[in-house]
Amino acid sequence: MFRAQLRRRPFVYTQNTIRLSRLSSTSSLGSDTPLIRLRNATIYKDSIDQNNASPLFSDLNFTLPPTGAHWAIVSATSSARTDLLKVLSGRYLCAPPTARSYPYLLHNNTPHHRAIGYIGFDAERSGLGGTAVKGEYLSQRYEAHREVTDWSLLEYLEGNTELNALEKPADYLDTHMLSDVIANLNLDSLLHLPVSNLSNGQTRRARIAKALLAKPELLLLDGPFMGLDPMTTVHISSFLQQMAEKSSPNIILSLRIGDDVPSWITHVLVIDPETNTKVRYQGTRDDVLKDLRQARRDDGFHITLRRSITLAAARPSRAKIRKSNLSRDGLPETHLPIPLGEPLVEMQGVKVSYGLDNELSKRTVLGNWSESVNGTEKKGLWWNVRRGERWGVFGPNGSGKTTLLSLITSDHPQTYGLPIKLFGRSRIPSPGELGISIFELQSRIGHSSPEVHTYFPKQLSIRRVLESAWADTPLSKPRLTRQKDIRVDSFLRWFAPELSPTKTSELQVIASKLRKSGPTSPEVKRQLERLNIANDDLDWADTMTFRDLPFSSQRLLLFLRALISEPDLIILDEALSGMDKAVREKCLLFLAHGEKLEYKSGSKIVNSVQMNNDLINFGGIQDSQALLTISHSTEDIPGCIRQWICLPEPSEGKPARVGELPGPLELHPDSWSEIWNLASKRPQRL
Ligand SMILES: Nc1ncnc2c1ncn2[C@@H]1O[C@H](COP(=O)(O)OP(=O)(O)OP(=O)(O)O)[C@@H](O)[C@H]1O
Repeated sequence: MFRAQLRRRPFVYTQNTIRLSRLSSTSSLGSDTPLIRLRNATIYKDSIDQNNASPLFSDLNFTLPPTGAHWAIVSATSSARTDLLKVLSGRYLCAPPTARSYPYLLHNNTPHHRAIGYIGFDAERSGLGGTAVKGEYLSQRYEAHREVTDWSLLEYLEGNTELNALEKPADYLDTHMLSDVIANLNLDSLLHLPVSNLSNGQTRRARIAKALLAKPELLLLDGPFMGLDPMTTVHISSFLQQMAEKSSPNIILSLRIGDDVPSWITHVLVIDPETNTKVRYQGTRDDVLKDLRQARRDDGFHITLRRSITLAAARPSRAKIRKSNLSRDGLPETHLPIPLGEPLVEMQGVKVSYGLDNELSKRTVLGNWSESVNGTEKKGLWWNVRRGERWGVFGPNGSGKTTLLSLITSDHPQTYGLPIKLFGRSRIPSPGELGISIFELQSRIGHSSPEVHTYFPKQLSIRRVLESAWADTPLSKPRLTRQKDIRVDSFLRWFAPELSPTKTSELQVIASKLRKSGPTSPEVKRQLERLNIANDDLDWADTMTFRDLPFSSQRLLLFLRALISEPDLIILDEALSGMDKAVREKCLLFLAHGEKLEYKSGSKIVNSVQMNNDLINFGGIQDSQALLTISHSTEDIPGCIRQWICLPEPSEGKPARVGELPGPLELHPDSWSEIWNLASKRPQRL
């Protein structure tokens, strides 16, 4: 929707490799010689000066044999997982240096560029949000025009990309393996496409293929299932299992707390959620489960961890372990009715195709079907979004979800020519009716997605990012009022523990006073009212920039930007992916209730200080608004989602399926199978 000018970036393959010459050696080598050995290792990020630098990890002990152990690393924060994988790949400074060694690799004299591959899937790691972003502006992704440097997927896999000067594929490209990997990762039909046109999930599959083709001894996959649809996740997991069981290559996965640990994973390492610098549990799956039982901890982290490590068949149903009738975002088991308003989006026979001028390259990616509309069979997608509706948009990777939303945000050039009405009007004028302008659309839609994240100007201050919700483009001057300033302050204050450098907020100070004086008191109320006038506790938001924030907080800020102006339509396209669990849950609670409710001690939902004192600036999503969400992960889906649409594979020729949820998805887990039509497909177990 906005066109930030960016320096052109080639599609980058982020594989970190280690240099064996720098690794220390061990004397005893045998068939069980470890691939990696860490003994009482302390790791520092960039300075080994033990007096000044605090270690990234301390007391690390880990041994990876050359065969037979398949590890998953689990943590509460994404940065801890990534850092630990990087430690295993030879990055960062180790004290003492001999505490980290790679005996097997040295013994076998593996060429250094193939020893250990690391591939990350969060935007933080790839720099591209896992999305192959093309060119200087967002809508360029959807254009048919192809430049000479828009490498095809096949060229990319073969390493035939001249911009990547250091890549020399010919010496190790194994053509047999190439066709094997292409078939197993279901990439055949995409080989001729420019990598920049691939969808999120397709890009992930391509990057796994690329990493395997480098034939590393060990492949470190950082969040490999993020953004993959349930069927592809199962397929890729079993493919990785085959590779891991042959130790060709050995594979270590990192997973978010709450992700199912695949059944073929034999060993689990859990990073301590409190310090993020130590290992809390490690060993075989059974050993870790035993340790967890002995620890008898009943906090959210431990409950979730036990569930994800327990094999799916032995897991108690969520309904059995649920203690509350409320969802994690504080919504009741059955949705309360919302009065529906006029349609905000009307699609009347939408069909998106590319390469129409060439029969060979012609490709329809959305609406390649006919469906019954009021009893008449009609072509393309017919779909309305009304005020008050909360839609979940689902479908396999590459089925056109992001394309669908880009038609609404008008980032897609074909928006102009297709039968689409946005807020009752077309994009182009017709006799007697003005078209809707891009600026009006901007002001009526709040949008957060990995693509918005990629193109967002990183130099803006934290405050300015939020204020830009009232501007025509992120870089133009926002239209502010006193009320809007107060709204920005209240958002910043609510999320100061996640955004500010001190990780605290003035509200916490006031809340702690409340504990002494009771739920309401004139003194507390006075202090809260003062916050509406003074904002000296928020100076950090003017000095820190978007760039200064870690990935999870950048995502958080863009999520808040999508809500802050209370637009008619909120679009959250994978907006919470890559956020740490606690931040994500706070966001979902905020979306549902604004400043009314908060988590106490990380899990219990209670009334907030503002609620008790009747001083709410933002009360969550309103009945007059509509919401569209895309996510493949049930944890990221807001409890308020009521309607769903599931797009088919473009080649299926079947229409999109739609349905309603009786209540929050978390409290109705069977609805997930219904959305994905899993009953009619093979059992979905990781
Ligand atoms: N310019 C283009 N030319 C040809 N095909 C394109 C172009 N842009 C996108 N596509 C194709 O359109 C299809 C839909 O992509 P889209 O990103 O909308 O999928 P998605 O459902 O959001 O997938 P994911 O879940 O992986 O994010 C993909 O197969 C993609 O390769």
